[in-house]
Amino acid sequence: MVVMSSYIVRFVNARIGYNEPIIKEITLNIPRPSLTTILGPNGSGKTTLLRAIIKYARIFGGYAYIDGKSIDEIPIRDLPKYVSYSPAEIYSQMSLTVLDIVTSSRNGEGWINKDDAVAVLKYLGINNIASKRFDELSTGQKRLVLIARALASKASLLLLDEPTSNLDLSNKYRVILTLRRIVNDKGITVIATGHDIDLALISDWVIAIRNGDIMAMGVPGDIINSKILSELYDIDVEVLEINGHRLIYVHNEFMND
Ligand SMILES: Nc1ncnc2c1ncn2[C@@H]1O[C@H](COP(=O)(O)OP(=O)(O)OP(=O)(O)O)[C@@H](O)[C@H]1O
Repeated sequence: MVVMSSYIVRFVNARIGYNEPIIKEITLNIPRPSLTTILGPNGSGKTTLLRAIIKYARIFGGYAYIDGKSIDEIPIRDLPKYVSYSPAEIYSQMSLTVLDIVTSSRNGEGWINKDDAVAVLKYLGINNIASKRFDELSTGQKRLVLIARALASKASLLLLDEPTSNLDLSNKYRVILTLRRIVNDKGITVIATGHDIDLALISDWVIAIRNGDIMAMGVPGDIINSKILSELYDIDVEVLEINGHRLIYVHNEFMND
């Protein structure tokens, strides 16, 4: 049964893991459309949470829904109709081009066709690298290609694992602003994991996860503060507000506090 909901993803008392549960009984809602960021220390369960949505991680108990439909009831072959997942890295051992990478993914009807792939590359302003070898691109270019691949699936939910990791400041902002733009333009939901407070600040919804448990969830203004970040990362973080912008400062013994 499909229950229409203003949430694209819901977990209710869900326990998630692989051979055994890693994520405790979590209950969370992800609004649609939204740019949602999942923050948390290494190993806290961010990737596992994304993998539960694509049925790669196992749900041991509780309930999980995409688009109001129980994930249990969605056969794996139908998942591309709902969701596109992009891992943190993809390693292409063959000489695949950017266009090959984008068309090597499935949408709800089959493989992504070349016209759709080219249209998305143009939309993201990277059509000039369509015939370049993927494995010869910079990390920043690779990240944009993975976003293009997800977007070309036409799914209304894109799961991006660590889309801003290992990027310089300018490339990181290019990715962050691209994600913000695609959510605004297309009315889709992007759920991104990572360690990027700047991405969280520009998001609509932030989920802070620690030791497989939800520590806090809400709009960035309620989550990106000294108390929550200090507890989340177990260090003395101060969030300063300057000209309406939040800046992160970590107290330490080598700087004059
Ligand atoms: N395929 C797997 N089988 C069993 N355990 C796994 C598997 N993948 C991850 N884990 C374990 O699940 C826990 C959570 O890992 P996960 O990758 O979800 O964390 P994360 O928050 O995404 O971490 P990071 O920020 O380092 O990427 C870790 O203890 C990890 O060792």
